[in-house]
Amino acid sequence: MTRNSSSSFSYVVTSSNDDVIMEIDEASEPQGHNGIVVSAHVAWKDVSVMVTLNNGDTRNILEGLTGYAEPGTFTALMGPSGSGKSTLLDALSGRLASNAILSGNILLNGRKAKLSFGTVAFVTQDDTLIGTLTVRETIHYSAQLRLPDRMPLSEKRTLVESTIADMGLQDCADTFIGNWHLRGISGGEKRRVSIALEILMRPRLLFLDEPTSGLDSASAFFVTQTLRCLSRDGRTVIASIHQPSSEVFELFDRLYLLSGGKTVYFGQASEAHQARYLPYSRLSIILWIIFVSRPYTFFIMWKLELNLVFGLQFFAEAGFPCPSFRNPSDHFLRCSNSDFDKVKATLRDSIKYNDDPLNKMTTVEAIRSLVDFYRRSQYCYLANEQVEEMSKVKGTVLDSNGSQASFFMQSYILTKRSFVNMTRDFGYYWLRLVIYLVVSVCVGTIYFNVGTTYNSIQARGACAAFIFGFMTFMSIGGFPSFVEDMKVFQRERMNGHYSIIAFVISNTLSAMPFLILIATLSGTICYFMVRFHPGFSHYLFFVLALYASITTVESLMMVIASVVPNFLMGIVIGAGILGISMVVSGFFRLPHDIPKPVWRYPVSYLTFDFWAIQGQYKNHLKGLIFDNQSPDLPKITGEYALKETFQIHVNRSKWVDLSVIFSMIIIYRLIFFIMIKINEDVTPWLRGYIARRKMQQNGANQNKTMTQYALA
Ligand SMILES: Nc1ncnc2c1ncn2[C@@H]1O[C@H](COP(=O)(O)OP(=O)(O)OP(=O)(O)O)[C@@H](O)[C@H]1O
Repeated sequence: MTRNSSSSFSYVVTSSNDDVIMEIDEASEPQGHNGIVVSAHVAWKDVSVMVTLNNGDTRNILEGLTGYAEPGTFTALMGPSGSGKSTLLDALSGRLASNAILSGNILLNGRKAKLSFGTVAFVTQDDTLIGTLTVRETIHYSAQLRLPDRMPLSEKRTLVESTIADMGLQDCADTFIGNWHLRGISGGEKRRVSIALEILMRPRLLFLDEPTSGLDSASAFFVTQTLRCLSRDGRTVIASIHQPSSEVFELFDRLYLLSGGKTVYFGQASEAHQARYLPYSRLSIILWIIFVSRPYTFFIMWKLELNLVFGLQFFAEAGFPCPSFRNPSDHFLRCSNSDFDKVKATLRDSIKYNDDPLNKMTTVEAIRSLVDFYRRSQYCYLANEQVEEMSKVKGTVLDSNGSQASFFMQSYILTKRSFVNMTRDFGYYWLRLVIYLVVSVCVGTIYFNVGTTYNSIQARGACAAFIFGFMTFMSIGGFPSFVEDMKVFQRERMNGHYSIIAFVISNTLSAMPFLILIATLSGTICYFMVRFHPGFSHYLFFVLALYASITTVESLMMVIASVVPNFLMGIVIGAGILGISMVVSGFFRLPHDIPKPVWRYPVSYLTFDFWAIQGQYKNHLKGLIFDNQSPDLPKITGEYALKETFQIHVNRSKWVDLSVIFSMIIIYRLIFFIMIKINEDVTPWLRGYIARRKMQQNGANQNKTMTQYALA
């Protein structure tokens, strides 16, 4: 790319042999953060995707696709369900599943692209947003998470407001996104918020997976129109769209039509059908005039694929003209969706055999004919030519679309956002606090003023076991909210919004005030109603141990959420682990009676309940004197009861027991971090390796069978 010396406002893009490929007006070319003019020219050549299925078989999802997308254009990927639209988007944006193997070339500004976290903006099909934040807050937090720290707050605010205006969200800017107990914005507005979050950093390349799914036709039109406007700003926008209305279809610049992973059509969207409105004779006269008077203009038109030159439109040319009064997108999908054969079979009596050729052949035949026709057509030839040209132009390497904020800023903003969410979401902690208080009052009244009678020794043990076993168990109730948090985390992480450590720290810090509140209030009620042991240090120990135990359960549930992000399975697994932890805690079976292999060593020592109960018994009994079974018998010391009744290790300080629980919190948080890292880095690599091995094995087996067959 060279700067044109005659004009400071234009670039001349040249190929390696110095042919002029295109001129770019600088005013329309976007500026990157570093001031360098950047734009995204994406080209893909012979892209195929093969997946390994669970049974070891392989399947081709995409076969030899070639196409391109340029700045300032809006490319729509269309095709029937299962045709490979999402897979193509994933392949282009570097998000393919780990069992998928990509072959072919993907070029970004003429260079082989290795797109990973945060390089491109990707709007997924689901709107994973935090329901308790308003639209403005959602965008504002995202801006603070990603924009550089040195950027003044006023500028960040201006950017947020302009993004809100770009997406037409002004009217609902202060409305909550909405969740199960908060009435929120509409589905169309949610889609626009999701898009707003990705265009906030002004990405040059924007991928959207079905941005209009689930929207009514008016909302779909407005969302698509917004995308078209965004592209007009010099961005490259590629979106998969399911079944657009004719109004929405008119907004596409280029159409990539897929069926069964193969290209049915790629070219100007209008060309797929529009020329039918233009009489051939009149068009050819116009073109002859252009050709004779301005051969250069004619050549440019041809280069720019204005195929009106030939007055032919693809589907008509291929023998499947779009009938009058049929929505073009309906027609394309009708031609490329083999499921219509089943529809036809069902409706065979009512189908009128009119001129529509689709009624005279199966859709499978139509698809085959269209795919073959496209391969031999000038559209395919021009697409290949253009991709070839684009691969020769080595443009600017695209800036990462990820966060430019410092680690401390990310941690601070995430903590603040998470705290606001926890405060506003009644189901996150408030509901649990109410239940904890109610249960604490119940425990307090049942064990009220437990005293120092002989029977109180057992009662104290049972009460502590209940509080630290069953009450802490209630913390698994926070799992659903945490699963929702994880969904937001995964979306933001895939787009490179912040680091994993920032997320883990923020989650720990934001939850802390609520857990302290729950532990202090319910601990105080229980402690003073039951009257466990006089003395502030005993009370403090009890509350600290309760806090540590609840936090451990939370941390354990976080680990489970990182492995099993399914709400129901997570709760069941969490309940199972806590159940086992309770039964080996030393209350239901005394420590020395627990079977030594496995259950005592190591399982009981790995559970927090064991350490919590050891500490609590010491806290509630040590230093007290208890009545014996009859007044004649000598009094029982707390130490004696601990050793003989509960088989407790009295020489170890209760503070050591407490510190083991605190260290478990740290260990679980570390495991949580490692699990996310493994999910991100190791699992895809491992699954990819297994997929490749299976593929190689399949190939070897096939070769062996073929050789045996040949020898026979
Ligand atoms: N990782 C994968 N493993 C196995 N099969 C896959 C994988 N990814 C996609 N597929 C299969 O490939 C086909 C194409 O899927 P894809 O999601 O790309 O289609 P689509 O055109 O986006 O469909 P829809 O419009 O319904 O979202 C489907 O049959 C899907 O089941």
